[in-house]
Amino acid sequence: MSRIEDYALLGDLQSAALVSTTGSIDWLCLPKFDSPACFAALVDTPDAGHWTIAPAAGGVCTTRRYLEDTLVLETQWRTREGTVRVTDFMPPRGHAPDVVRIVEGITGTVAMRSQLRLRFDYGRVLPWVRHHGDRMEAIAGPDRVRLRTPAPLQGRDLATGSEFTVRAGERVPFVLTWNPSHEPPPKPVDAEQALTDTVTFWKHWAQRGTPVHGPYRDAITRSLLTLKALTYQPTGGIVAAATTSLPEQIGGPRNWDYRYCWLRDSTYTLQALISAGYLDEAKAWREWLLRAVAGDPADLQIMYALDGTRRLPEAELPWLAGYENSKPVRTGNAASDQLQLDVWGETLDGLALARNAGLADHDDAWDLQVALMEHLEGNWDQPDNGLWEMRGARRHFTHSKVMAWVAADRMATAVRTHPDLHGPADRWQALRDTIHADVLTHGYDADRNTFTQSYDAPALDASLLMIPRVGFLPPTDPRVLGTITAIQTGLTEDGFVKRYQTTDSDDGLTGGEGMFLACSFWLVDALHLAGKQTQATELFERLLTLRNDVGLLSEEWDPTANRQLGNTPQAFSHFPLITSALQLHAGKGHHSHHPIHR
Ligand SMILES: OC[C@H]1O[C@H](O[C@H]2O[C@H](CO)[C@@H](O)[C@H](O)[C@H]2O)[C@H](O)[C@@H](O)[C@@H]1O
Repeated sequence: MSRIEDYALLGDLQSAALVSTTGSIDWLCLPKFDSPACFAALVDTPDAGHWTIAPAAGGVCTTRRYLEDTLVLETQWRTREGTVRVTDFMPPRGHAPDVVRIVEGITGTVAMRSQLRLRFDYGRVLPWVRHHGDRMEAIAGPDRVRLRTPAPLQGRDLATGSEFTVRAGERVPFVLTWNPSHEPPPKPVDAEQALTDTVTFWKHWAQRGTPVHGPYRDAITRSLLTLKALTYQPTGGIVAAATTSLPEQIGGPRNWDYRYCWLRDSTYTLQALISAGYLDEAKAWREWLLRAVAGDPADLQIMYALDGTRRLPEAELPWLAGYENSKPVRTGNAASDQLQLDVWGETLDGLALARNAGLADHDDAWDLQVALMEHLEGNWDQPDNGLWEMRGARRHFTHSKVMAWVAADRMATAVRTHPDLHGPADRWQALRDTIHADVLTHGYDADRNTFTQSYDAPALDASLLMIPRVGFLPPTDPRVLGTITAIQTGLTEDGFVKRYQTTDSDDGLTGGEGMFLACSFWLVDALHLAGKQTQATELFERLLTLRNDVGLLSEEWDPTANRQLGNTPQAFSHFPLITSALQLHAGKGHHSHHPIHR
């Protein structure tokens, strides 16, 4: 079974595929990120659907890389017969989604094998398959998939196989295309033209941002490309990750569906994209937000589907064994119904950042901000589920209150500094001061000199590392420094940071979890802001080593088994990589509502 870090990402800005180091596409949902998977081997066995192209002898590739600043993946095997390369990509979506794989002989003559096993609806539906010459067609229910290739195709063992040889200089294309089964099949793309267009698309996109220099250039660029690939172009929504149910502990039950748009994850993604000069994406996200949250601000959800759909019922898929037997595999996400008060603060912080980056507020955007703030004024003092979406009893999470302070602060400041933005600035400023005092009274433990996870309780929480970044207290305030030390002592393993101790925080779940990579980057930022550059740089550079061979990070890290855990690639890991790197490179920290100036 492949490890999580064995996967590389392909994407067409509407969905994504994961390709292993053995040349197998083990995850693909069509036509959208959150559609049922037609390859679900990732969370089961190959019987749940996959598409492998590799030397007939099989095995792990010798080398693998993305072609420069693109999402075009080159996987190469050196065999006893010669060297062969498979180039995989999904052309940015035209009429229909395609996966293109081009097999290229580099030296010698290599025997190759393709095995395509399509199983619609997350491995459950075996399609009708027909072969006609150079084409295979699979149909079931709403789905039709066609495969075209000059290589010979045969049906065998409820799959489509192809055995062929490739000589040095030869190129053998395979094009897989999905379309709704009730519509006529689309015109197939030309593999070579699609390759040229896809390379051009991604290179142009990478060049569009503010040029990145310095030692972290490649890491930043790869993370930016990954965030872009997690963006659903038709609406501007950004998914948290490309997968569902990759476990936070191998064999454990903490397996969640991340193929939705969290307001929190998206506003952080925005910080990274804006700081890197991608204002169009920020604009598109703001329009997505306005549409998604339109209506009564009391009904604001913490996450939505790609098109803004609100109901995301959580369900288990009992026919799937789970990644390395980590059950259950879930779709939907019950956290969508939770109260997470931090989201108001993150959203208003993100919109303040967009304003400070030069995206003027139009009337609808400002009206939304006022409505959100007014709702928060009446609700900030309620217990909630917190940013970690805890499934235990609601509590007064310190981070949620800090983010309520952020909301009031950004809104009062906006009215005071922009003559065309109107609102009760004095009232919001007074609320800001009330919340500040409340947090210092109930969320700070003077005996231990640390902020705590929730009011008047001892547990620690890594979200408190955000306190200096949002400007709640100066980065060298003794209470901030004390919190950093407490977290380094009580919440780290091998220097990496946990969100919280599952043993002392009632999160309503069984089992444990790994080191949360975003929190580890937040420690980098807190150290850097506090003037501890050497420690910050050392930790950041260790975090870079956790990326896989093609620069990707999942959500968490297991420091004992030295392997990635959780959904992948995870925006929540890639955006803090970018913001930490930009701050280290700039040699100064920044507040979350201002772009990082370089
Ligand atoms: O820890 C239990 C919760 O885990 C998931 O939430 C995490 O992922 C979200 C998306 O990246 C992120 O916004 C949140 O802060 C994380 O805690 C899961 O989505 C929840 O359903 C689950 O309760």
